[in-house]
Amino acid sequence: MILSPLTRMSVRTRDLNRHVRHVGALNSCFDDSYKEELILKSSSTDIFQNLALEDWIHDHVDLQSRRILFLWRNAPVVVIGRHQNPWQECNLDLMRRTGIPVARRRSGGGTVYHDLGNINMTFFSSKKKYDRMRNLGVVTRALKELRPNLDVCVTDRFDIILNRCYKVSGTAARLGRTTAYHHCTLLCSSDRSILSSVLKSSCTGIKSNATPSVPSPVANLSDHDPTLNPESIMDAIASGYNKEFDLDCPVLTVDPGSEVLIPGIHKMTSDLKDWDWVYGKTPKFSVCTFFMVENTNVGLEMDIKNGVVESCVINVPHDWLPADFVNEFCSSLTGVRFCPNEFAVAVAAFIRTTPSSPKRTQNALSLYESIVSLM
Ligand SMILES: Nc1ncnc2c1ncn2[C@@H]1O[C@H](COP(=O)(O)OC(=O)CCCC[C@@H]2CCSS2)[C@@H](O)[C@H]1O
Repeated sequence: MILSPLTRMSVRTRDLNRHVRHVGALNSCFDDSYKEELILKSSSTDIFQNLALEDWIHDHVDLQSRRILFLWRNAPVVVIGRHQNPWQECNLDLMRRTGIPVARRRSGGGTVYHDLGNINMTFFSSKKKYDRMRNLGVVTRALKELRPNLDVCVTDRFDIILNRCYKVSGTAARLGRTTAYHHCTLLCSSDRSILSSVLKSSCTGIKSNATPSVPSPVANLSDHDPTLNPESIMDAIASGYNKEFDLDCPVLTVDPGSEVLIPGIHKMTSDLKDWDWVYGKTPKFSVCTFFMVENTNVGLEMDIKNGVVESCVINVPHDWLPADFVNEFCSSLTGVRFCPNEFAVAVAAFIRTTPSSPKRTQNALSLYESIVSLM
């Protein structure tokens, strides 16, 4: 198509105006007066900041007559659902050793692993317009546009599967009174061996009513085509979103660490990092297990409420540790958070204050080490 100089100029002016409008939008996109649809991409790979921005948009932005798509990725992290038990869902011991944190999101559902090879998408809308199938259709069509031979489809539990059996996307949602968000993952090039090793619990004998995850065989989209990468997939999803909802939004980069742009975000971020949220929100559970300590059979029964030991019973042969000593040991653990650091402090205090022989002290320490390996 050949454009006249006048038309070329007006196209340029239009683009410039659009650009200015969108730079303005970035500064004011969360103002009450700004009512347009948005596609946002996070500049942060911090799970807590990104989850906080989701919550902030959900709580503060009027979504009655506008949609927002938020695209984000995270450094390695395990993300559990609102009503889950981290001790039951992941290998916390391995995660501590490798520096992989656990985060609890506000939506329900199961546990997933994120790293930079995994894309997350959050589709915000009014509750009336909330439509997971439509959103996932945007994702599968965008992928097929990129690679027409890709065999991806959506299951009745809103997973996206590759080649009819490998999960590449999991979905969860948060429904408010009038607004909602649907968010999902997309595995492009994640580390699958880390994914499977961190999603194996190191704690045996947990009894709880917490939501269990539904494990599936997983794949990366890059298994189909190694040239597929998260950046090009995010671009394709943004275009597909514009097409589906008849929009013309550019992708705006947003910094969820900016208190100026997003007042109150720092507090929301630190609330999500708080032990009382990540671990303390775990539905009440018990640990009922047997293990060997230095050729001695040990039985352990603990009730844990809000992440804190509510009761503790340990059964060991009396010639290995006398009953009153074990009872004292159990009392010292009651009221303590079910985590290695707090157990260490409690057991150190117990040993300091309880008269005992070196052998008993040694056995109490071995007991402590075995219990901590369950956490
Ligand atoms: N990143 C990722 N993507 C897809 N599937 C995964 C992933 N990590 C693990 N899994 C597999 O899903 C099951 C759990 O499936 P399940 O169906 O139990 O849970 C989910 O899918 C939850 C999805 C949450 C999406 C949110 C979006 C933004 S923050 S997290 C797990 O045991 C693995 O087999």
